[in-house]
Amino acid sequence: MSVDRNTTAETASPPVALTMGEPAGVGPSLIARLWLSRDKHALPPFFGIGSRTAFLAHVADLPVRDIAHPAETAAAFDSGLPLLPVDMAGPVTPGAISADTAAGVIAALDMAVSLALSGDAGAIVTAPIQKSALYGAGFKAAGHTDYLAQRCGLPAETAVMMLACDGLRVVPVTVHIPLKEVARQLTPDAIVRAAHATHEALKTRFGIAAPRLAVAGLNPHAGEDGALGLEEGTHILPALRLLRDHGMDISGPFPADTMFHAEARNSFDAALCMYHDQALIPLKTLDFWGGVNVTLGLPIVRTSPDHGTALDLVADGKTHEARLDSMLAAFRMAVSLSQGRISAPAAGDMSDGHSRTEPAS
Ligand SMILES: NC(=O)C1=CN([C@@H]2O[C@H](COP(=O)(O)OP(=O)(O)OC[C@H]3O[C@@H](n4cnc5c(N)ncnc54)[C@H](O)[C@@H]3O)[C@@H](O)[C@H]2O)C=CC1
Ligand SMILES: NCC(=O)COP(=O)(O)O
Repeated sequence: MSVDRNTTAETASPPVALTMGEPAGVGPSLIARLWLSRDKHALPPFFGIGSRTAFLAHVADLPVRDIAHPAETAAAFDSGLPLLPVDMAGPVTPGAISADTAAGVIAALDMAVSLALSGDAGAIVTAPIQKSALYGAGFKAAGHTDYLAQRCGLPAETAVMMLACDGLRVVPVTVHIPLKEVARQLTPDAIVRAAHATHEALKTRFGIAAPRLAVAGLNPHAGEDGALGLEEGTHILPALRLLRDHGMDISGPFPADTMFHAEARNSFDAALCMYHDQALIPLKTLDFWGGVNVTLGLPIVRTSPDHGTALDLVADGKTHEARLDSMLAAFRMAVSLSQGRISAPAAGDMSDGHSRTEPAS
C-alpha cells in the first residue's frame, strides 16, 4: 500500500525526532524497521538523530538521508531514513557496549531536546540507552527522565515517569535508586509532585476530565496498621490529605499486591507507586510489547518503548526477532501528544488496534 503522506494532517506538524539510544543495542534497528514499515503502518514523516554508523551496523542496506534541519524530513522520508548526524568517537559492535560511543548518545539527546524546545521537532521518541555505559562516561542523570528535565532548564524532579499500556497507567514516585534507599527518599513532597503531574497529564494529554488516582502503600499490606512499616502513616497519608484538600480524587494507600487485578484496574486512571518495580512489574507483565514510557511535567513531549537495550538479543544475532510493538506504540503516542490529540486508550480499551500477542513488524 502506498501512503500519500502529503494529505495527512500530520504533515503540517513538525516531525517527531527519534534518538538512536545505545548504538550496540536494539534501538537503531527498531528505528530502521519503523522507517521500513512506514507505509504498512501509515506513519507520518520522522527523522533519526544519531550516527549513521550505528544504523548501518545493524541494517547494512538501510538507505539513510542526511539532513541539516528537521524541515527537510518530509522531502527525504520516502527515499530513506532522514538523519540528523551525530559524530561518534568509535565503531559500533552490535551487542557490545563501548565507552567510545557514550558522548554521541548524549549529544543525540541534547540535539533532540533543543529541537523540541524550539518547536522544530514535534516530540522526541528515545530509543533505549544502556545506563551503565553512560554512567561510566560521566553521565550524571539516572536516566532520560531526569536528564531531559535538566536539559529543559528545570530541576530534575520536575519530570515524572509514567508507563502506559492498554488498561493501565503507572507512575513510580521514586525511580532509579537502590531499594534500600526508597524509604529514605520517599517524601510527602515527592508524592504530591508526582500526583499533580499525573493529574494534570491525565486531564490535558489523556483527555480524562476527572482523573481518579490510586496510591500504593510502600510496605506489605500497606503497613498493616503500622505493624509492618510506618511510611503509610508518616509519608503517604499526609500527602493524600493535602491532595484531597486540593480537590483531587485520590485513594489509598492500598496494598500493592491487590491493586492490579482487572477489577481493581478499572477503579483508577493511574496508579502512583512508591518504587520502580512496584510500578513496572504489573505494567510489563500485562503488556511488555505494547507499553510506553512517557515523561510528564516537561514543556516537551517525550515517549520511549518500555523495554531496554536488549543487548542479549543483539549479541546472539537475533536482532531481527526483536518486537517493534513498543517502539511503534511509543511513536504513535508521541505523534498524538505532539498534535494535542488525546493519547492512549481508556482503561480496559483495546481499540488502538495493536494486540498483545501478535507482533508488529
Ligand atoms: N528507556 C530506556 O532508555 C530504558 C533503558 N533500559 C536499559 O536497558 C538496559 C537493559 O535492561 P534490561 O533490564 O535487561 O531490560 P531489556 O528490556 O533490555 O531486556 C529484558 C529482556 O527482554 C528482551 N527484550 C527487550 N526488548 C525486546 C524487544 N523489543 N523484543 C524482544 N525482546 C526484547 C531482552 O532480550 C531481554 O531478554 C539497562 O541498561 C537498562 O537501564 C531499560 C529500560 C528502558
Ligand atoms: N525502567 C525505566 C527506564 O529505565 C527508563 O528510564 P528513563 O530513561 O526513561 O528515565
